[in-house]
This record gives sequence, C-alpha cells and structure tokens, in this order.
Amino acid sequence: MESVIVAIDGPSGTGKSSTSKAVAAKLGLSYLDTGAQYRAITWWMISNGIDANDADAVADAAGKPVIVSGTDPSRPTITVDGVDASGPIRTEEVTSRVSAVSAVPEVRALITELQRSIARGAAGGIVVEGRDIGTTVLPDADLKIFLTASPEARAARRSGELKGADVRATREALVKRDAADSSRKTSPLAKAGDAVEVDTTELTLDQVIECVVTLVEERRSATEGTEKRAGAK
Ligand SMILES: Nc1ncnc2c1ncn2[C@@H]1O[C@H](COP(=O)(O)OP(=O)(O)O)[C@@H](O)[C@H]1O
Ligand SMILES: Nc1ccn([C@@H]2O[C@H](COP(=O)(O)OP(=O)(O)O)[C@@H](O)[C@H]2O)c(=O)n1
Repeated sequence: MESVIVAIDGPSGTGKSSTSKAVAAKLGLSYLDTGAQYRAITWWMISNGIDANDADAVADAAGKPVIVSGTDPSRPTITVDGVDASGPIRTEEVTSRVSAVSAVPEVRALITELQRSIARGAAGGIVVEGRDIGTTVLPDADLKIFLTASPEARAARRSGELKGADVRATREALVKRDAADSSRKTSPLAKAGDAVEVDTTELTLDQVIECVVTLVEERRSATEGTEKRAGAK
C-alpha cells in the first residue's frame, strides 16, 4: 500500500490527538486535527459577534473564514484568515460553544469538504482524528479506530492539562459536550461499524500508540499481500 488513511474517532479526552500525532510521526504520515478546525470556525464566529446558538446566522457566515491546517505531526498549525489561531481556539469560551457551531449542517458541509481535500492531498498517507471521520468524512479509510475511556479517566486527563481545574466541573462539561456531539442530527459522534474499538482507560499513552501502530502495520501487510496476489494473476 503506497499511502494509508487512518481515521481515529472518539469522545473528548480519550487520547485522539496525542495518539494520532505520535502514530503519524512514527509512520511518516501527515496528521489532521479536525476538532481544531471546528474550534477555529467557532473562534471566528465569536470574534465577529455572531451568536453560536443562532444557527441561521452561523450558517450564513460559515463560508467567510479561510481556515488553513498544517499537517506536519511534529508541528501542527492552524490559521484563520492568515492569523495563527492555535492559542485562541483552546479557550474555555470556544470549548463551551464549539458543539453548537459544529452542529450546523452548513458548517459541517464546508469543513468536511476541506478535510477531504486535505486527505486527498496527503500523498504519503494521513492520520485524521475527530468525531465523524470513519462514518462520514472518510468512510473508505484503510483503518478506523474508535477510542473510548471512562468519563472519570477522561476528566482526570483533561483537568491535568488545565492547571487547577476542578475534576468534577471538567467531567460535567465533558459529558455535556459528548452528549451534544452524539445527539446532533448531522454526522454525530459515532463508532463506524467497521472501526476497531480501543478502551484506553487502563492503558498508558505509549500502549495506545503501540496498539494503533501495530494495527496500521497489520493492515498495510494484509493489503500488500492482496495487491501482490492480484498482480500475480
Ligand atoms: N492512555 C492515556 N493515559 C493517560 N493520559 C493520557 C492517555 N492518552 C492521553 N492522555 C493525556 O490526556 C490528555 C488528553 O489527551 P488528548 O490526546 O488531547 O485527547 P483527545 O484528543 O481525545 O481529546 C493529554 O494530556 C494526554 O497527554
Ligand atoms: N470531526 C469532528 C471533530 C470535532 N468536532 C467538534 O469539535 C469539538 C472540539 O473537538 P476537539 O477534538 O478539539 O475536542 P477535544 O476532545 O480535544 O477537547 C467537538 O466537541 C465537536 O463539537 C466535530 O463536530 N467533528
């Protein structure tokens, strides 16, 4: 297989970003954080005075910001209208509004198209992480992984990142965001039927990375075997 497309989905704090970046770096693949794109469009809406809960206003403005994602796993970047957005997209304000903005079908249609064109352009292969990559964005991905972990483990990981954050409040915010992401009409957070589910609750990050690298390598050698047999016919 010349290039491999890996889709990694799952709720917040399951280890998607850390795992995807490390796997891409180890295997020489590109990397795309689709959550960062939804965060970027949400940041633009807030900066331009558009109410995230006003779906019509969000839909009308969705085509205005120009979002560009850099796909080097050792240095992922994101800009909005040429401005570095990597810091501002991680604020509490963006986190609390991103589910509303990302539920708007016009937003999803635009961002999904952007994601597909980035994946098509990644000649050596790519790891794409998000919520609907295996189900909607790249249903023909070579390998689909669905990461899970208990809400307690996920909240502990997240509050470890946000220094001083209360674990209970973090857990509540996270469960609320998962519920919104899983229940929206357009392309909800869901496990694809053919995805491999990995429960990371009791695993270290290194173990999760190793597990996914092994799955990619297995998939690659299985496909190469099939390609060789087809070529020999
Ligand atoms: N298996 C794991 N065990 C412990 N901590 C982890 C594990 N996987 C990820 N983390 C940590 O949890 C936090 C959230 O991980 P991240 O990759 O951002 O998750 P997601 O992208 O799914 O929201 C990070 O600080 C990361 O280092
Ligand atoms: N493919 C995706 C990725 C993210 N999202 C939305 O973007 C939000 C932020 O995603 P993220 O991956 O940055 O979230 P974290 O789990 O890293 O906090 C999610 O809560 C979803 O609302 C989405 O709808 N579809």
